[in-house]
Amino acid sequence: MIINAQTKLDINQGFKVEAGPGAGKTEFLVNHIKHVIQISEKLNRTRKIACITYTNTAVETVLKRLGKSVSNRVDVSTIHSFLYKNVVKPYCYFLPKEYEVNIQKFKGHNDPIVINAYMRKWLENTDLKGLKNPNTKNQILRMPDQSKALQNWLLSMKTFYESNNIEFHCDHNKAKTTDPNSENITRIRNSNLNILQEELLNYKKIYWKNGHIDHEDILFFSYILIKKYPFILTILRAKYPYFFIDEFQDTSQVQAFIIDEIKKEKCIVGVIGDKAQSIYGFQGAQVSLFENFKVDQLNSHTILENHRSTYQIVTFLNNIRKDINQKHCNEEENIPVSILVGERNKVFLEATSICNNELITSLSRDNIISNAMKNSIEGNNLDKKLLEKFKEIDSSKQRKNFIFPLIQAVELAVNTKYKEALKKIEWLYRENENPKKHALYTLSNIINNYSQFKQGALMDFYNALSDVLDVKLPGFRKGKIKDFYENTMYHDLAICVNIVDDISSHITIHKAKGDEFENVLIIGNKDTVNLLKQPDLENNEEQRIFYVAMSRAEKRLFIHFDHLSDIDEKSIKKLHDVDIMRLQ
Ligand SMILES: Nc1ncnc2c1ncn2[C@@H]1O[C@H](COP(=O)(O)OP(=O)(O)OP(=O)(O)O)[C@@H](O)[C@H]1O
Repeated sequence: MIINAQTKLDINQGFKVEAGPGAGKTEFLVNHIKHVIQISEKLNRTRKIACITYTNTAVETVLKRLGKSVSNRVDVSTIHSFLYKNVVKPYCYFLPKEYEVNIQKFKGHNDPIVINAYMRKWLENTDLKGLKNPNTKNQILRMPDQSKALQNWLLSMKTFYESNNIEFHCDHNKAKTTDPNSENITRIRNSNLNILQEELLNYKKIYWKNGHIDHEDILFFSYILIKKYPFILTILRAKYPYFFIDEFQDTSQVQAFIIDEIKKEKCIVGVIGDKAQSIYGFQGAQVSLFENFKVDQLNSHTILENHRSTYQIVTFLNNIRKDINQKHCNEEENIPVSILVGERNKVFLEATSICNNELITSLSRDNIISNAMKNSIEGNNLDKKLLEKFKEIDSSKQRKNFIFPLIQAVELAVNTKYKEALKKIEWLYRENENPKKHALYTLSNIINNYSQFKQGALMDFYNALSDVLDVKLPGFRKGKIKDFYENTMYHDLAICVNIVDDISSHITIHKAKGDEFENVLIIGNKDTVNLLKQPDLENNEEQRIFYVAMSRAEKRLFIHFDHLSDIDEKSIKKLHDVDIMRLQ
């Protein structure tokens, strides 16, 4: 059935809602929860709705949208926090003795870590005669590169569930390290890793004995406890008559097993997801689990709307995707999607200029690129020099001390960071009687005049300030300071301020999941080119990652390539109506 975020579903039925990006899945979830709270007779002070989201940020978003008045009727949490609170913590006394868990030291769960001393202890105390050159036990213990490669492998550890059996597995591709000086790569052989894999439970026990529990351990222990003590499920169902799970496409096998068990009796389970946005394969997520989640035909729904992006972005996304054809709902001005080819810094500055100095969020495939992006933009000499020149040229300390924070405040405010913006101005008025009131008055007046100075010179900004500030800033005589104010564009200085203040954000695509940004610059690679030429979202996770990235854009979408061959350009143009610009 085709629905939208406002559709009121039968609260006594489980459901599966599938929808593309920006469809309002979170909106639907929040509305459905409110609807259940309003009319359900199954809820009371102790019986609540369980709402499972994928990240802590998503937890906050849902809680915020639900509002304070109803949030005490719902437990919104990640699957790990939910299982910790409801399964592992209350029943840890039932964990089999063989796991050697030190329950007295049990204090929550953390990100996985590798403690070198524990790793060495494990190697030393385990019979690993089968390990062969070049990775014998002694070699790993003695050679720092081998130890590092093993640490990287251990850090990739995940629970692995198959045919009613749960184990820990590590990713063999991660068992390597690169020497930063020589670029030499040290790896541990797969045959040796297979031997080490057999001993992982003993490795884990060292951590458990010392009270170190990570997120994967929570899944492992939950599985063990639920399997051995099914009464835990009965208690869970009694406590949570409704169970709603967002982003179900990124569910792992163990999570799906637990949800399936809960669903078997008297519990209403609803799942929401988008298989084209499944991007956590490396963490064990399997898109097939969403596809195989069975509900009656009548309870299977699709949302076809896209409330986030402009017509042109939605059309662009529709050309990539075969299973759902989204309808755009955002009536904002339409701006073509642009492909910018050239050196990254230049592309970023060009995109910033096209956006009239609005915030651009760059999205990169991995941390190395997003950090490089950050460093190269922040380290861009031209920009920094302009800022330094401003500080050096303006000999009036008072004027300088006002102009710079006020540009910061304006840029923060236009990027909707009002609280931070007000803080900057409050500092300027710290000696006054009511700094907050002064700051609010000043900021709202400057923003009212934004259109007058945003395309003008720094002098226009100065003039706009003179009308609204509670203090009188020094004026100008003829000379280099006045020339600088007249010949420097507000917009150029504001870019530097943004960059120095890190308002501009450069993040990885995985970090951006579930979020949205007005202007997006994708740092593309060959997978991005392939996605644009021959989309295959169903079978290619790398392509899905870039699809997620592109679908974060509300107003403007830019895609950057270092190079783009003429043949690729032709193929892309065949499928998409995009502007392609090559920067010299
Ligand atoms: N019915 C609606 N009317 C107007 N705006 C809406 C509606 N539903 C959602 N929105 C807005 O559209 C944007 C996208 O909504 P939401 O984040 O819920 O989508 P989503 O399906 O969870 O997206 P994604 O899967 O891409 O993260 C948000 O800014 C939200 O406020």
